[in-house]
Amino acid sequence: MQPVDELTISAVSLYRYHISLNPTLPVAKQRIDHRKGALIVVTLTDEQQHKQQAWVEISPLSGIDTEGLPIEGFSQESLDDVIASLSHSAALLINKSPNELTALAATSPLPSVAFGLSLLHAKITHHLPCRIDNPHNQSATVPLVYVGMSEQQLQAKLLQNGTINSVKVKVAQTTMEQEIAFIYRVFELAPQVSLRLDANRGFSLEQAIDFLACLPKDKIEYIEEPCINPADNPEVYLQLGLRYALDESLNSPAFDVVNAIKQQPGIGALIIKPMLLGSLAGLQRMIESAHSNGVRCILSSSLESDIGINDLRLVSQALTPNETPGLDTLSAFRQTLQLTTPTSTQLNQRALSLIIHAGEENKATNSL
Ligand SMILES: O=C(O)CCC(=O)c1ccccc1C(=O)O
Repeated sequence: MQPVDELTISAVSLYRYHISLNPTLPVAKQRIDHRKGALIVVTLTDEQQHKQQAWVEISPLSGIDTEGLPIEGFSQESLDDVIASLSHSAALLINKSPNELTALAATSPLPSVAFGLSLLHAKITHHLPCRIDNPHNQSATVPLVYVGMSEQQLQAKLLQNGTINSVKVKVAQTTMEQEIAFIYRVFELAPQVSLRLDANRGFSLEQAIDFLACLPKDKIEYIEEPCINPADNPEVYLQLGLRYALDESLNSPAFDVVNAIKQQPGIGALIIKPMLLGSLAGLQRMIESAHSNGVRCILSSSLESDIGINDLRLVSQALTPNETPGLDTLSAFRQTLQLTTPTSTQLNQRALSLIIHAGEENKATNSL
């Protein structure tokens, strides 16, 4: 592929998708049974008039849960906000250099758009790896498990082929007895694993301490957002010596990595959901600050479709090459947006509806 300064954006298409989920997926304490999102596809033309396409998913995590209530605590923007913003940008991008994507990403007030456009630029300019070549941690998976799964589902998750070093367990959802028994069943099936517990701010301080005291300390990597009141989290660390991770806390516009780490003893990791946080450049700065203060960063899904999840694996390889990302949310999706054969990758037009097209008519092209 030619250097980026020889490429021009000659067409932009914007699509939306709506995919059913089965089983439902947890979004903190809520559940969703479908996922909606957008896909932006650009056609690039070089000086010899060769054409290629590149695409990214842009899917804010907002909308309606299974009870008909709005999803709280994740993206502030709606899918309609994203579509309005991208529809406006599409026309502006025609005949421009792909570098214009970075400029738009840097000025967008919508974190999902900022992330998506910066990612599209990184894919076009080959700033993302094309394949995973750090298999020890990047091709390993972290299965997501919780009370309520059948024994068969649990075994399918834990006994799959491939490397499982860690398991993410949703806790603070049912009774302590059930959850402790479930975790010991996980250890029976997969004795080698360590735990990434996720309480989604579900425990009082006393409950968090009672719960964690029932588990082997050396098998716990961290517990995400243990306490209803996040100001209690350091006490968990001070009393038990167990580190906690921040997830929901990163969504607050006032969140500052260095301040948080200085003021709250015991932060072991940040759970980074790029779709909620903004541009790759901003994520890279956040990760560098955390690492220089001894805090791990784990990339995690915001329940994207196959396109978003595949890209997050590459972003994880680029930004956190020594960590296994938390991406085990795709198996519930009843459709994929990409159709991949050994020789090509195409969009699944049956799962997509075109919203707008700007620029030249689409002709057959190769995808990046
Ligand atoms: O991090 C993972 O492994 C899976 C992602 C996940 O749990 C999640 C995904 C989207 C929104 C909320 C959550 C959550 O932490 O509950």
